[in-house]
Amino acid sequence: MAIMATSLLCPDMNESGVCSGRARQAPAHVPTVVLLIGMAGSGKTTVMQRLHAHLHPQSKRPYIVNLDPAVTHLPYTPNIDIRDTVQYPEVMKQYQLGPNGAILTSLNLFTTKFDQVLGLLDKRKDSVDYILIDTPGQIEAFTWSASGSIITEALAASYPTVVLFVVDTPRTGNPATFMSNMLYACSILYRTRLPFIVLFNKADVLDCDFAIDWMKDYDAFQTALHAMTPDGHDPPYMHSFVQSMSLVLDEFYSILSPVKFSAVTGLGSQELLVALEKAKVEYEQEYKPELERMIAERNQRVAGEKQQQLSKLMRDIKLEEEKEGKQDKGKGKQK
Ligand SMILES: Nc1nc2c(ncn2[C@@H]2O[C@H](COP(=O)(O)OP(=O)(O)OP(=O)(O)O)[C@@H](O)[C@H]2O)c(=O)[nH]1
Repeated sequence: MAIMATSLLCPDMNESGVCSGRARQAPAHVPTVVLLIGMAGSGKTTVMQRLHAHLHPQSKRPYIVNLDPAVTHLPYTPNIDIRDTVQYPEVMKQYQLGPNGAILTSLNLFTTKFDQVLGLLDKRKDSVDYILIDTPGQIEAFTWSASGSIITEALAASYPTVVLFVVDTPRTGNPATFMSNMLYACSILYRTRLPFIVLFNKADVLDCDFAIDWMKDYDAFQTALHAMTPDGHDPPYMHSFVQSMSLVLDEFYSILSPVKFSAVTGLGSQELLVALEKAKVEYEQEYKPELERMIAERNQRVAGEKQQQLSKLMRDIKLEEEKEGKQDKGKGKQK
């Protein structure tokens, strides 16, 4: 009976109950990539510092990548830093760009070398548990740029990847601001389709229970919204617009994991690690199979296109040969 029970875990078990082959090997160690995304000043860098400090005593090893070329001071030492490769002030000068354009161009330049970053991560993947990626404060430079997509997709194709969307809780107390923040989160989720955690940061300044309540209870949000904009004070289209938006977002909230956090006090650090583990499982069960299906579909399409091109080439060669044969016959008759 004991052997029967274990054989479920070990499909390669022999008659003497000895487990052989691939099932005996421990599952490969794979670090989780955490992409920290959030509005300027939401606390990404401080969250990174807190996570770093929280992981070390638990013997969980982080590996930090800084993708913000414009940051002047970091309270930690990143393992990979975009600033070592691209000089942001030089990019501004050389390409005559403003601050945002220079961030985008720096990111584009860095992306051309991202295969080297992947190479470094590959070398370190067995000895780290989390790969933490800090992104530029100008959120759109990462979330709406081609380089941001390339970096995200390259990471998500190799590692379980999670988006950690950092929200400045004290600045989201107004229902309209809250909804704008959530719409932004929704657009990032739509683009990346990755497991998504909403981190309500700065909970030491303002408790985020109200926001979690708005996410869980449609009526609570409507009441807050109504209290802020009593009927008759808004243009007529506004009420129905906000109503439809809240309905759309209501569906979206069900797939989000909110975490109450303070990068300053450390509140919610353990809850964040639990949420990250859950997101990793979600990646393995939902994102990865979908990714593999897409890759298989693309390979099939490419193979089909190659076959079509080959058939066309063979047809052309045959036609050419037939044409040459006819010309030879014609010449023979003339003689
Ligand atoms: N009270 C409080 N302040 C915080 C917390 N997290 C960050 N801050 C403060 O918020 C400010 C911005 O924090 P940063 O970590 O620089 O924010 P960021 O998102 O990296 O900023 P950018 O790089 O400009 O996008 C700093 O003054 C931090 O000290 C928090 O949990 N509580």
